Amino acid sequence: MTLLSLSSLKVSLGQRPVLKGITLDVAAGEFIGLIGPNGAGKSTLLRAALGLLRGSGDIRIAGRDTKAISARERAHHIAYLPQEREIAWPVSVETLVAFGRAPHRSLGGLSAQDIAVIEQAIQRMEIDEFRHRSAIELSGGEKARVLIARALAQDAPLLLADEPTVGLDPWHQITLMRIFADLAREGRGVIASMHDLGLAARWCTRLIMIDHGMIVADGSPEAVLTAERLRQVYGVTSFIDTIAGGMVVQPLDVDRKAH
Ligand SMILES: Nc1ncnc2c1ncn2[C@@H]1O[C@H](COP(=O)(O)OP(=O)(O)OP(=O)(O)O)[C@@H](O)[C@H]1O
Repeated sequence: MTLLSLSSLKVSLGQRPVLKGITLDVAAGEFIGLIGPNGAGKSTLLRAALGLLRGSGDIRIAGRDTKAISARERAHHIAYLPQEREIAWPVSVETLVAFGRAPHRSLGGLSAQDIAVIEQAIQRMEIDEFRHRSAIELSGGEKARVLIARALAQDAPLLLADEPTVGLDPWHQITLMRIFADLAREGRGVIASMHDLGLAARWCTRLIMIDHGMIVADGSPEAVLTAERLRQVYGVTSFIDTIAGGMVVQPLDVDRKAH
């Protein structure tokens, strides 16, 4: 099933063309790593797909034109983790995660289903031990995990996550990759913008590389992450190998001749 379909999507910010004709389909079961250099247009692509930015082209969510879908209904289809990790309200962690249920709630309190989904998100992100603390006093990585839990509590078929591993220690980075891989295996879709090519190579089922607002590669990690492409697009030399369980990719040095 196609969860999201972008066709010839173009977006300009200010006078600057940022997305220059993006076409892609996201199917249930995919864990897509959206990769590319700083300023390539990754956040813009995620925000445009959510309907937060205007542009030209076609955006379909579960086969329906986004213009015909209300914001509330869209939130039933797509959960979003923004790049900003700022938490403005001094509410408890548990309350903040419960905000993820907002699109599902009518007047009245949390349903048994709401409580079960919130609890699962809290357990999955391992934030149980600070669930009663104020969210604004947490460390950067703890805040990131709480905000991911809020997105998981939305319980949408598609999750768009903008640099979700930033600020997480190796344990929590890998745990998060496992959670996203599990969500995909459960039949959801995940698109995560990422700069850690090693994590992307190892855990994503598909990588989409963008550069200067265009898709320059789309396919399996093995197909996308070649040394030559990393040299051309990022201007780095890399170590690339395949071991049991997947690829190992480690950028080694800048290649000033390539950039
Ligand atoms: N409001 C804006 N007005 C003009 N240009 C903008 C605006 N917001 C972003 N841009 C530009 O759009 C381009 C793409 O930005 P975007 O945040 O989508 O990149 P990105 O791939 O997510 O980058 P990063 O990896 O650094 O987060 C950048 O060149 C950026 O400077």
